[in-house]
Amino acid sequence: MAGLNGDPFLGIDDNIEKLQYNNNSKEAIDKEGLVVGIGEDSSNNKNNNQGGEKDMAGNSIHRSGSRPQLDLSKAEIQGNSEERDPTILLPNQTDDISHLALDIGGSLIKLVYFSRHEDQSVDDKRKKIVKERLGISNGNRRNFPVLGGRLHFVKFETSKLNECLDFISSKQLHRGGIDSHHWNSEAPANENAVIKATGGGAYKFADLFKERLGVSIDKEDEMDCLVAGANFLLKAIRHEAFTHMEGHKEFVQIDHNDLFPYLLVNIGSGVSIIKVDGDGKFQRVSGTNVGGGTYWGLGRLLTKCNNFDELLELSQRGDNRTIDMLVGDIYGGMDYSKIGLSASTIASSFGKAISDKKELQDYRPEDISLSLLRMISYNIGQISYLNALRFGLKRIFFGGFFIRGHAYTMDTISFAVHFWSKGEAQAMFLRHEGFLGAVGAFMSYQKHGLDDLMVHHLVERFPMGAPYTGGKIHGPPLGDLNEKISWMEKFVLKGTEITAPVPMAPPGTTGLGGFEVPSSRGATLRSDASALNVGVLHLVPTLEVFPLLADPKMYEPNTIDLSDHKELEYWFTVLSGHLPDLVDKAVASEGGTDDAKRRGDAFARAFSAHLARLMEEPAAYGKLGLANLLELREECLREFQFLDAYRSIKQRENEASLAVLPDLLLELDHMDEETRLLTLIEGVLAANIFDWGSRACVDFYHKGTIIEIYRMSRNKMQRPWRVDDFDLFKERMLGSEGKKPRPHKRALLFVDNSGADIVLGMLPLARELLRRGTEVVLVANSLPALNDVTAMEVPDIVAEAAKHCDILRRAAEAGGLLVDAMNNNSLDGSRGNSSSVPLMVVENGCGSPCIDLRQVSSELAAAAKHADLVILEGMGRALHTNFNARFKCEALKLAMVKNQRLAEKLIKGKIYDCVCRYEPAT
Ligand SMILES: CC(C)(COP(=O)(O)O)[C@@H](O)C(=O)NCCC(=O)O
Ligand SMILES: [Mn+2]
Repeated sequence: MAGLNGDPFLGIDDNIEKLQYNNNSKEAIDKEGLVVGIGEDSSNNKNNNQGGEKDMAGNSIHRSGSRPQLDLSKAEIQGNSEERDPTILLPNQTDDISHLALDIGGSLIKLVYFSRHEDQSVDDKRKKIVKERLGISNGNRRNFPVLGGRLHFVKFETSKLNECLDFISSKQLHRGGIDSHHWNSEAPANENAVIKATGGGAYKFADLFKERLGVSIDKEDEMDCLVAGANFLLKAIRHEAFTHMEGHKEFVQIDHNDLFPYLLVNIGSGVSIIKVDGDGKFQRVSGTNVGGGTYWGLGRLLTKCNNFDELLELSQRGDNRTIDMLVGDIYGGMDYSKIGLSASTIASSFGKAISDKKELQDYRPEDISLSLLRMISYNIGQISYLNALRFGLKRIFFGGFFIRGHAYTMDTISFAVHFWSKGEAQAMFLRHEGFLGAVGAFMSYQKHGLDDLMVHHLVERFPMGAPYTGGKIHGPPLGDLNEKISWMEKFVLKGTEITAPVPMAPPGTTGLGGFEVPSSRGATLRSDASALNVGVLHLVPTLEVFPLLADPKMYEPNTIDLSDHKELEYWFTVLSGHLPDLVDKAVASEGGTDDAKRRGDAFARAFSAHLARLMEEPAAYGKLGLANLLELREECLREFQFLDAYRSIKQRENEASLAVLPDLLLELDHMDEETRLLTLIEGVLAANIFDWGSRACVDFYHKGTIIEIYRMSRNKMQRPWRVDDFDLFKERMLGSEGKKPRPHKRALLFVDNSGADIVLGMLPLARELLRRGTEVVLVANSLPALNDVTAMEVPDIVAEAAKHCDILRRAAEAGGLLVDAMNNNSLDGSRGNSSSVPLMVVENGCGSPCIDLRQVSSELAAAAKHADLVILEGMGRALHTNFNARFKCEALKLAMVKNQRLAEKLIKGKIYDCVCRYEPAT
């Protein structure tokens, strides 16, 4: 069996027919998916997070509960099953226990509500042993009553209060706030139900709430809430604050220790100006009665517009010079240069209307709206600056729903602050601008632990429909898939006005003179446009910052920054190109049923809508990098309940690769140490070609078998690789001039793809480390992403591999991986040898092909504590993210570059070039 002619893999040709990748096998996969779909209990099929699935060996396996999904087990139809939309009872669904807080303003009602997940993580035997080994005790975790839940943000026009009440009632949001001081979600709604609310409407509509919903309103002070909300958002959300100058949006990293003092300007119907000195420490120093209500009220009278957004939309097409009196109008077209005023400066808002012999109907509503908007925005900017000056403050944060993410409004305010402060003060805006008060009211529920949450505990997601409310599109959909799909269908009917909703003022709208006319993008503006900038906040208190990052503050996961429009366009095209194929796979993975097709369609539309939206405004969801786009795609699949689109492909590739593993191990064992190390690294790089996320690779799979592709890939492994630090790594591992270096104590191996990648690449490398006395922790995804292997799948792969290898078996036993197999699979019939160093598996806390090391699982953070070597493998984890990351310990980054453009950009190379980057500890 040993390799001939130096080809260590010649012996594995026998398996070729088992491993065929061609159109027939694709069909087989599809068919297999269909059989799985019909054969499986629907609860298993749909609900991958619960226990009860069977692995390839028929063992019962448990899924990680890090981000639970819908639990359909024991679902039954309530009442008449013939009904068109019968109610389905989900007895095991513990999701969506809700708590609600409101800010009822003069124009808008803002809702913040919380839906809770029970902690469903399965404490199986393996996990327990790993925890023991890693020294994780549950006692270390802080007790968060708000555990694993989500914060949703919704708004209604105050004039549509009834819609808002319907919404609350339909989602039973009032049932959670039983007791204003405690979270008590178990108790049924009762007479004493209370919800927290702020704003004038909390007083005005209290009786209506009691009458319609049976709840009392617990009124919270408006200023307290605004400040508490702003402080929370500024501390807890990474990309909350941004500047907006001349059409350019830039996120500002706020240092938590350097947040105070600042000036908070909340522009609602009126304007409050607050000096904030700390948590709960503030003073309302000024305000103005000329605010959002003024714009809307005057605007409605003057233009006959029906709503605020329509008025704003009009301004997009306006030219205020027809109404405003400019310096040039007074000075015969000349500048008044002596005092620094250009001819185009507004001398008097609406001033031209005095002298013109025109009536209201002679002015275009567009021009009126723009003139009004500029008048009010400049005025607010100026008053804010004067107050900042009064207290020596440099930072002014503007909030309130007057702004609505409207580029031109922000530019105008920024211009005023910049102009009057001569660049000394900075206007900043908040992504959750309208929700400060509501968030603050929410924070006033005691003991929910929210104030203890840190940036790394929050993950923001942008599910379809999240912020939409009112009218026919009534949302946001919670966990109900059907509701989501029908929402999506309505969404599509609405067409492009929804898919690209936010107006973008092109650069130069205000300019230094501040008087250019905004260019019209009216067609893309819709009523609640700005709300799309806000997603759903997932609260995951178990996430931690990866402790081995050399400088977490400087760490930026993304290598590719998509604020470069060319780059964004390229990846937009690539990901759009992948869609049809991905939908096919996803639908097949769910049995190809009509339901799956409908979901597939909804997924494709939803993801395309996100892409279109981000093309329009790349910073809409916060700072955008390639990793965010790739994760968005996975999240979007999960939203439409495609929990593992590549399931059968992964299984097939695992089986095929496991079949040839014994031969590979045998051949490796016949090599000397140095050849073996090189062969192992080559093996990892070569096997990384099995990547279903790369167009080029997928095209390959139709042309050959796994082994042919693997062999081809191996043959390309001619050193030097494009990035080649192998000699350095070898020296660290084997020493030089006869000196044997000490082995690593513990290595974290971030594994990537299923099949050959893990089985023929990373596992043999892990085995080598184990053989040298290094503890090995395989770090795998918590949730599926493309064909990446998950932490839940790895133990079974290891168990299979261990059947043929003593080193792996003993280490896996020591690491608690062979819980089921422990008694049967021993090669020599003996029990596990506890003297072996352990092989362990931990989940990384994410479900993406990339990894953001600012937010990893607590398991991984614990495992990292004693690690002195990190190996990152694959394009997603080692190139798209973390290529530039620096670690406190040694790091090895291994990947094959399977994209031509990335190869050119990153390593000045070409597609299929390899990266082996070794970095000593910093
Ligand atoms: C999604 C991926 C990062 C996965 O690569 P991996 O981490 O598995 O090596 C990669 O396949 C990728 O960047 N694909 C998109 C580009 C393309 O089709 O070439
Ligand atoms: Mn991958």
